[in-house]
Amino acid sequence: MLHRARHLCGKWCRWSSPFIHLLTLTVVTFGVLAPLICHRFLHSYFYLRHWHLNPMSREFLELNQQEGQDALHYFETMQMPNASEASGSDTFQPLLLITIITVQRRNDFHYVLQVASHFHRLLQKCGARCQSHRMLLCNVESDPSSHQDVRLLSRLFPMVSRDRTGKNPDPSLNQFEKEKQDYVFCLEQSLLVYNPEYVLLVEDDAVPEEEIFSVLQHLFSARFSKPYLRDALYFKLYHPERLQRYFNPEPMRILEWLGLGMFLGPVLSCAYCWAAGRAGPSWCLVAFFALYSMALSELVGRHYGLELRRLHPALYNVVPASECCTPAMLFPAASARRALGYLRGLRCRRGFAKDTALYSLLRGKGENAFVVEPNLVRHVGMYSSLRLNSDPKLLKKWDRQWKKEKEKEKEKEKEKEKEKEKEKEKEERKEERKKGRKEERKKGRKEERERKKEKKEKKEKKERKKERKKERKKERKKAVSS
Ligand SMILES: CC(=O)N[C@H]1[C@@H](OP(=O)(O)OP(=O)(O)OC[C@H]2O[C@@H](n3ccc(=O)[nH]c3=O)[C@H](O)[C@@H]2O)O[C@H](CO)[C@H](O)[C@@H]1O
Repeated sequence: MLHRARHLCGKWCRWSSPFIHLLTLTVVTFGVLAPLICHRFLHSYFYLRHWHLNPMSREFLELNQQEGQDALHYFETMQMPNASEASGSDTFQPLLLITIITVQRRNDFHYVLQVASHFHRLLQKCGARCQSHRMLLCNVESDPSSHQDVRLLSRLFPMVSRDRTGKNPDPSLNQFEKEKQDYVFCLEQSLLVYNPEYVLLVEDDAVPEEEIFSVLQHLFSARFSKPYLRDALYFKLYHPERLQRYFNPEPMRILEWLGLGMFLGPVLSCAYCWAAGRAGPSWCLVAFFALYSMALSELVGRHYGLELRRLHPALYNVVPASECCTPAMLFPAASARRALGYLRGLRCRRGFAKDTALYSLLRGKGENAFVVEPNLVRHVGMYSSLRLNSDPKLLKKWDRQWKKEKEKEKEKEKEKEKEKEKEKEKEERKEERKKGRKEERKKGRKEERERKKEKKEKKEKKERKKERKKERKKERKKAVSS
């Protein structure tokens, strides 16, 4: 036995043994190379949060502030035609209407100017291919004239604002219902004013990527006509990087992960056999390299692998949408009308903002929606207009934390519903008791009335008896006297 163990150990621990090779490869990859290369990758498990998060967040804010200033300069130095000239004589139906929904935010970042300047520049670069695209500003600030950036942009772009159409929101609305109503307003106005084939509704902190129009063109001409995409309710052009991991399980992602392992497993094991001068790979070797590549892609970050798809529009993924966030949403006109109807019937609140509301329609109404990967816009708005955050960071929450919070919110909602049901039951019981008491009182009154009636009847009977007696007496007296 001892001899056999020593023999096995000798065989496995030789420098030339595959076991030692694979062990060394695993230790060097996951213990040395990947941590060294990826410690500054924001969306990697190897990211050193405690070292880098604060300085990187500060750097991002400074850079973004500068980009805001550049955007201001871009529009200030531009020869501005007036908005109607810029939009041309718009009697024709645009293929794509880009609507930017905006409120007044921190002045120093000029978020909406950043978004508008990028779209404007990219449209010009795209030239004749984007002739049938239009831009619209949707100002949902409660006091539209106080939105300074929009005042500057309105000289170049057509604009609608909530207040001017006489549909100013009710000030007692909760913030998330107001946000939804603003969204509904902008989508509705986009359809009314331009009647486009597609509406791209972007938030005022979603800066487009350079290739957005070439990818959209490819999607319009080659992909959206596919039967399974034709009736989609919406296409998301952005999903937060922190939620793009394989461990945020989505059926398509799991398939993609397995596919990656099944492709890289055989390829890497063949490469290993070739390098080590060995005969063809065994199943064990293929399985090892499949797991190795799957683990590496998850730990380095799926987000970085997705970036490779930017090489060509045809490589972009269009997969079923997942829940969070609406910085850039593409609606085909017919779907936009359906979404408007659905959204009007929902009421938003904390924990059920418009993104969750839209996602809830998929199951509730049997609709489909998709997300395009990688992202076609960048989210730059570190200061939210909806949630207070005085010290924003590039990574707000870990995945698990985000999920936990969502679960907590859902549990709270359930508890609230249970409490509501209990209260309803209590109320019902109270009502029943009240009704019972009322009926008892009614019955009591009836009995009282009957008792009184009986008493009265008895009294009357007695009196009648007395009278009869008196009469008989009188008659007897009469008889005696006669
Ligand atoms: C990057 C990201 O995850 N962003 C999401 C997050 O937004 P944020 O919390 O990042 O809020 P934000 O300031 O980016 O606002 C989102 C959008 O709502 C608009 N706005 C704001 C105030 C208002 O009264 N009316 C109004 O329409 C605003 O112009 C912007 O276009 O949560 C929202 C839902 O609550 C959406 O899902 C956003 O996509």
